[in-house]
This record gives sequence, structure tokens and C-alpha cells, in this order.
Amino acid sequence: MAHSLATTDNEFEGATHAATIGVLVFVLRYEDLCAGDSVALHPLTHDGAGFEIGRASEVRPPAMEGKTFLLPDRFVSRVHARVVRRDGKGFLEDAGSKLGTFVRGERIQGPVALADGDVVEMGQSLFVYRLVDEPTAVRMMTHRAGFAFGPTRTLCPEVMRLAVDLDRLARSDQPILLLAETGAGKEVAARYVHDRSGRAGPFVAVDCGAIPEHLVEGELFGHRRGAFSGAHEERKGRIRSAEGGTVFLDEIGNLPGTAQASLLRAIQENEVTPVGADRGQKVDVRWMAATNVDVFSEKSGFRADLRERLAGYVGMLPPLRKRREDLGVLVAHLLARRGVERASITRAAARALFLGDLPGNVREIERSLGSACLLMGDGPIDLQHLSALRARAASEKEEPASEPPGVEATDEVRRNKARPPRERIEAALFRAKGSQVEAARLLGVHERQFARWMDAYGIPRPRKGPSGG
Ligand SMILES: Nc1ncnc2c1ncn2[C@@H]1O[C@H](COP(=O)(O)OP(=O)(O)OP(=O)(O)O)[C@@H](O)[C@H]1O
Repeated sequence: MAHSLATTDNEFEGATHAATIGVLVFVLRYEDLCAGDSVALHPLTHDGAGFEIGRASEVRPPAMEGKTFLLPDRFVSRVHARVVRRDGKGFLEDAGSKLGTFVRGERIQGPVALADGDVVEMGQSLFVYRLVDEPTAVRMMTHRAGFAFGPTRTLCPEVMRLAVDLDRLARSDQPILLLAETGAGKEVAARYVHDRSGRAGPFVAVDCGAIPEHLVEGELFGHRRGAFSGAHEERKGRIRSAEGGTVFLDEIGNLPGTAQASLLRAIQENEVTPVGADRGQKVDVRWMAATNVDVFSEKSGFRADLRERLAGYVGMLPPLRKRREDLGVLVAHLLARRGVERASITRAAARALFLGDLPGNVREIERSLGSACLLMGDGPIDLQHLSALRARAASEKEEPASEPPGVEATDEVRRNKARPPRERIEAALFRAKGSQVEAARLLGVHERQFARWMDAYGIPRPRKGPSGG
């Protein structure tokens, strides 16, 4: 299989391939969030394929040299870990490093089989392991530093696939429906299509969920002068404002039923009838829509005929928690957009920010970094600078949490307050997204006891704030 990894994109089109090739992606270093130097490492194409990861002797961009991926991370040992494929599976093994190798938040002892989406930490560096099929591995190798997508790049196989599809569809007039959670980048994807569409008209985004129900039709289709009291001027409406361009109907799943019927007519006829008018007016627009509501379920109350009209192509943008390999380029991009040229983050804050569920997706990272950059001063971003995460952790604490495997309080810990191994403490902190209070609760001990253990192992303590973590 190694030999068939060609460097063209289309070689394997149409064939079906099992996702069996492991690709470890270097995502970011906590010490330099602005670097944006994420890169996909050698794919594990066949048994015996593998490489080492170690510290670069001088400061320079991370790069593969021979069979070693060299990182400018002073917390990484000269030879830190090895990745190898055996019996069709990717294994990670610590090579006797000083500070250890962590998979899913736990320090590994022997070789560990990696699973799709696994987060790996070494020193102050973060990696993500992805399992892909052969064409995708080819694509990732062709675009090791990421595939151009919107204002940044993507190293996520699913987003690369989406970007390729959108590229191909861009010049057609096929309607496109994007499904994604809030803040995942639906508008970014819609603009990506518009920018490649060759359409000279504008890109007009309408947040269908934000318009009061009684105003929706006027907002979309416009109105005639005198159509209702207060309509002193004729109004074009958003759809006609996009003439020659693209209408992007965001949060379409929240469009009220009456407006759904009018919109269906507009899409079918390419014609809109302003409120108060007796005749429709032709429009030339590209229709795009997005939703985080499952409009394919009957329960959503969304009209099936409208859905069919909009769904010329249905694209899914994965939530950020399923594409953490993109965190490096996204973070660098978001910081550059704010004019930040240097930023670092403590390990506890990085774990809290990057390894949680990220329900607000890219927007959540954007907001958190935005305020953290104003608060951090000259030091690294620390837990105390991540106010939204702290607030959420505090509210989640109210609800009973299920105990994670390997972290739960053992009787021994509870009775004797015996100091658990370092990796257990770190795993608890990881599960608790960096909150000391929550990690202590997971281990069933008082926060002060937990803090003493952290000190004993030299684990840096976040400064205290309202959530105690
Ligand atoms: N691939 C990306 N590259 C750069 N920035 C991105 C990317 N994806 C999202 N963002 C940024 O994250 C923020 C949220 O993105 P966007 O508005 O596209 O999300 P959305 O899914 O449309 O959100 P909502 O559900 O709230 O409408 C924006 O500031 C956007 O610039």
C-alpha cells in the first residue's frame, strides 16, 4: 500500500476504501499559539511504517528529518516517542522521555493502540491521530500543512472532502444546504462557495432565526410602499439585494411555517413577491442555506418540499470537537485577526480550552481567545483568563457528573489520602478541563489535599478565581 500513495488528488476517485491508514497530525505548541505550523506527519500505510518524535536542537519550524519529526519544544526529550504500525494498527510508545507521553489525558506506560480522534500530548505540544482511507491519506500528504478553506486551511479529512465538493459545485447553480452546529463555520463555508462561484453580485447572509416572525416576509421579500402601516418607503428585501450573487439563509430550520411556504415558491420560480405587491419579480440568485436543526426529521416541523429544494447538495461541517486537528491553524488565524503576534498558554488552560466539548465550536474559541488576549498581559493565557469556560464548568458542577474510567476515587485514595500516581492526577485535571476543584471532586478528596499532591509533583497550579479551578 505504501507504494500506491501517489501525490495526485484524483487517483482513487470513485473507489471505496476502508479507513485504515493512521495519520498523526501535529496541531500546536502551547508556547507559540501564533505559529500556525500544524502539519500532517507520515501516514502509517503498512506494517512497519513509523517514525520518532523528538526535540529539535535549534529553534526552527517543526519538520520531519529522515525518520524523526523534530519539534522546537524544550519540554520534549531528544527522542521522546515512537509511532509505528503493527497488525494494521497504529501504536504510540514513549521512548523513555523525561516528562512522559499522554494519550486521552493519561500518561502511557507501554505501547498504546491509537484510535481515530485520539489527542496526544508530549511536552507542550498537541497532536491528533486520525484514521483515514487511502485517497484521503493521499490528499493529506499533498496538503501536509492543510488544504485551503476559507480564510485559513484545514487538516481535517472531512472538511477537506467538503471543500473539494464545494469547489466542484461552486460554479453551478445547485442549491447547497450545510448542516453544522452553531459556530462551526457555516457562513465561512457559504462564503467559500460564493467566492468561487464567479457571481458578480453580493453575498447576502440572512439569519432566519433572528428575525421576529411577523417581520420575516418583509425582511426576505421586501415590501411595497404603504403595504402596511409604517411602510413609508418601498423596500427591496434581502433576496433581491443579493441579485446576481448568493443568498445565504442561515438557521433556516428556525424559519416560521408561513415564510417557508413563500420561500418555497421563491426558490421554485426564482421569483419573489414583495409584501403588498400583486405580481412577483424575477431574481437571479444562488440559494444556500444552513441549519443546526435536524430538518430531515419530521419532528423539526420543517417542510419536506422546501428541504428537497434546498438540498441540491447537503454538506456536513463537523463540530470542532471532532476536528481538533484544525485547532492550530484556527487559533493562529483568530489571533492574527486580532493583531496578536505572540501568545502562549499554560497546559491547564490549553486542556480546558482545546480539549473540552467545545459546544460553541470555532466561535467559542474565538470569544475565549478574544477576552484572554486582553487579560493575559505579558504572561501566558491561564485558566483565570478563560472566564466563559470557568462559568460553564461552575454550572456543570451543579449537575451530577458521571465518573470517568480510571479517574474515579478509589477507596484507598479516599480512606488513606494516599498520593495517587502523577498520571492519575493529571488525568483528573484533564477530565475536569483544568478545574482543580472539579478534579479534586473526581478523586473524592478535598481541594487542599489535591493542591498538595499537585505541588508534590510540581504540576503548575492555576491561580485562583471564582470557580476555584
Ligand atoms: N474555517 C475557518 N477559518 C477561519 N475562521 C473560521 C473558520 N470557521 C469559523 N471561523 C470563524 O468562527 C466564527 C464563527 O463562524 P461562522 O459565523 O461561519 O459560524 P456559523 O456556523 O455560521 O455560526 P452560527 O451558527 O452562529 O451562524 C467566525 O468569526 C468565523 O470567522
